[in-house]
Amino acid sequence: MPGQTDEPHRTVDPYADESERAAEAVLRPASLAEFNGQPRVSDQLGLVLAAARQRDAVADHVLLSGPPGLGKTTLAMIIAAEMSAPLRISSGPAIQHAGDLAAILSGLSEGEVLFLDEIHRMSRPAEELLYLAMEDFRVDVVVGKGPGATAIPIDIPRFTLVGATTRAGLLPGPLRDRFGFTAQLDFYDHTALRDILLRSAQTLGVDVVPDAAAEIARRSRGTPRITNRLLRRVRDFAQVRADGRVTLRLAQEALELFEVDHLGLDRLDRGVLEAVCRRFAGGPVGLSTLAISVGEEPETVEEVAEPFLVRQGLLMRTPRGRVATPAAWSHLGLTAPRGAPGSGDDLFS
Ligand SMILES: Nc1ncnc2c1ncn2[C@@H]1O[C@H](COP(=O)(O)OP(=O)(O)OP(=O)(O)O)[C@@H](O)[C@H]1O
Ligand SMILES: [Mg+2]
Repeated sequence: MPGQTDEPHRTVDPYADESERAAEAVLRPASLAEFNGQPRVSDQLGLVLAAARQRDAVADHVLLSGPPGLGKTTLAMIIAAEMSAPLRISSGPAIQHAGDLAAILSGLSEGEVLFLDEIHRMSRPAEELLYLAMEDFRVDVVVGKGPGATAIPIDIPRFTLVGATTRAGLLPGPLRDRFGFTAQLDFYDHTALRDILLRSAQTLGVDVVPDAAAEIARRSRGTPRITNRLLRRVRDFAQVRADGRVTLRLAQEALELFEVDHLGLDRLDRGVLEAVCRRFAGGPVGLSTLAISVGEEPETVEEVAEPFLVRQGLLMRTPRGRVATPAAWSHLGLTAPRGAPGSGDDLFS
């Protein structure tokens, strides 16, 4: 998966490595009231949890889905905090055997929140055990092997499962259906990211003027993780090259140094766009040709650079190849040649 390989870490990588996760922990909002953005999810989740609290019941199982860095782990922790419940954390890949999961489930206390990260990566037998546990608060422990094996049902405490996934589409229907509430996280707007940044700056004791906060937010690709990372880089710059105060000018200089442009594109993204426009006259150009011309693997271009370029409306994937949009030409400060895709006298006009 991009970002989880040995490749150099990009400043705009949506994934975090271990050391960054430690830095992130400090910046996690602890309650729904402090959780910025995602108003729909916040409202709905707040209601579900408040209702459970009023009934003195254990909250329904919650599925959190969405791209990396948008707040799934943060929300899982908030759910436990809002329910004043203990939190147990595990993940799909950590659960190899159904027995591993049975041990976790039977060790839970009443009302505990079990957070299963990357739930789409759980093994099939564990998944089946989970169905029963979610629905009937029961696990079947199989004793013996072969034809003589018997399943002994064991009651487990009522608990709230919070599952997180970046790939909701990979979850089997029966598992998805057993969640009482699904929160689909979307990319954040600039205003929410600015507020997140200002809150993080306060936590870290960094003085950021509002204009600078807005500028960093705009370059964060809709992702709070990237906002917080850019803030750390800008803070470094302010500390070493100035008096620590983050002004608009300083934020711009810092982000220029780290090669994050005003739309949040980095060198790789720009390299891809420039190749399509300059070398292939706006396209269409095939993925492998494009990859060779920017000196990257096709997978890197396809999985790391393209999703954001497509989402920004800068690049199109067509059956005949990659095509630059009018926005791409203008973002690069170039004029599309006559007849090129995006020049105004073709399919875009
Ligand atoms: N709504 C928010 N308000 C404030 N900070 C946020 C918000 N959402 C995320 N963050 C911050 O962004 C960082 C990443 O969030 P988090 O770890 O929850 O993402 P994730 O969705 O679990 O990512 P992954 O899929 O990689 O596990 C954390 O530092 C977190 O505090
Ligand atoms: Mg997470």
